[in-house]
Amino acid sequence: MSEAGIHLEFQKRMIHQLGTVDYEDFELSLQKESPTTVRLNPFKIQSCPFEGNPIPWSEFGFSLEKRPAFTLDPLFHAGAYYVQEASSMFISEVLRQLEIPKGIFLDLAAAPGGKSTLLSTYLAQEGLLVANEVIQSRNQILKENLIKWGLGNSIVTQNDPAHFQELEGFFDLVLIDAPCSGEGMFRKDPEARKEWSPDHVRLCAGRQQRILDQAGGLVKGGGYLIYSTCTFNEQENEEMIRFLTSEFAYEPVRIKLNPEWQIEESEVQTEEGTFFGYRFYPHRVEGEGFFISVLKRPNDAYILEPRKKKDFKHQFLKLVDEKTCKALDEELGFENSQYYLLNDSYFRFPEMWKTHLEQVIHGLNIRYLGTEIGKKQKNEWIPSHDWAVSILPKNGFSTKEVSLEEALDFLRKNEQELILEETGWVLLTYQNLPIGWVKNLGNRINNYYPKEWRIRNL
Ligand SMILES: C[S@@+](CC[C@H](N)C(=O)[O-])C[C@H]1O[C@@H](n2cnc3c(N)ncnc32)[C@H](O)[C@@H]1O
Repeated sequence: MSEAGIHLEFQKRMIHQLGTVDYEDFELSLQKESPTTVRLNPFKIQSCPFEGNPIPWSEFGFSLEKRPAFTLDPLFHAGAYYVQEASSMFISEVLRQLEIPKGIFLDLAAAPGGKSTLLSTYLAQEGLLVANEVIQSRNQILKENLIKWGLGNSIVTQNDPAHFQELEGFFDLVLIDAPCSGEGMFRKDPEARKEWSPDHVRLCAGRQQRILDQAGGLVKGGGYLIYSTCTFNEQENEEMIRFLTSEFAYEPVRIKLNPEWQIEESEVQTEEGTFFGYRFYPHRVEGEGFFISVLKRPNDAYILEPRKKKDFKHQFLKLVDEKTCKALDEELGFENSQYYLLNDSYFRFPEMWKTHLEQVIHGLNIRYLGTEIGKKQKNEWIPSHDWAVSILPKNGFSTKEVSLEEALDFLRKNEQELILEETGWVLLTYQNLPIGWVKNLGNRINNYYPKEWRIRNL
């Protein structure tokens, strides 16, 4: 280990990759503080609430002058922005440059959801995202982040990549942001420095190869695969592109770079031709270490069209009939919805993706879909928190704009001292963005912020 806690073998490999002079800058950059960057949710806010500068490759990304206490900002809890390191936001540039058609996207290793919220924004009301995370605790966080983002265009699944085999040729885009040795996170995460060893790199490469083997065929003819890691070594990057192209038919995709961005292009020689990878080094860009490569499935590759099923069958989910869906849309002020019932609670899902959902649902473990609206008892809705923070209308409910202190009391689930004019359900807003429900019973106010999400000890 070096004095900075860096494995000497890693140092040797990086000097080989960067050259001695550049390596010194690289190691120095690890002693500096990580930049704080956020990506806005354009469906919730239009301008950055903090002092900062735009990220050149991301329309909604900003680098902040100082790090705010995000936990104490109600806009953070309202899903107005996502704290994401800047290199990862390059996916926005890839989508923009290639004009990737909006359709059904899969984010195979999605938690905590940085790239899923980015894809969900891009797809907006024209696409569907399947966000998958195999580890249960991380799946919860992914779900929470997508609910707060609030666009209602996602399905959250919890599956091993092997479980997707029946969906070969189904997706317009598959993002594989693979678990890796995390060399690019050495600055942010000192644990990654300690864990690094040549064996760990080998182990990660083996796992990546298995994932690619299982997921390489999921992209439909004409669709795209994006492979990314937060590590620098060739074994987990270029070697994986070589493996992928030896197993599946893919064509190279080259992304135009502005030289000022200081992103490094690498050519990946494979038996199928030259492919491209892009490296982000922390001493050159205002972000963490990152690698990304984009590949295109030939137009004549297999396409799996979803088949309309006669009957909808699922262990827990119940399909709501067409007439009731129409009536609910009318009542709620929504449009083109398909509703599903789970434990008597209604979930709103975009009707145009119904057949795709039915295709996806088989064999996969669905953890969430669309937007949970809530339960209807007699004629009264018990609205869910998910609906509150979603971008769907909340017609007919009264709203109350609250101060910072009042918003924080609400988010901490403290006793609420609000003065409310109306009884019943009231939607609290902070800077005009919904943060959740209270119910005014006249003699007291009940706080419906989800217990598990409340701000603790701050
Ligand atoms: C780099 S992280 C994903 C970060 C995420 N895409 C984001 O932008 O917020 C990789 C994810 O892969 C998951 N993972 C671990 N082993 C896996 C496996 N064998 N197959 C698929 N995913 C796995 C991890 O739990 C982790 O959440």
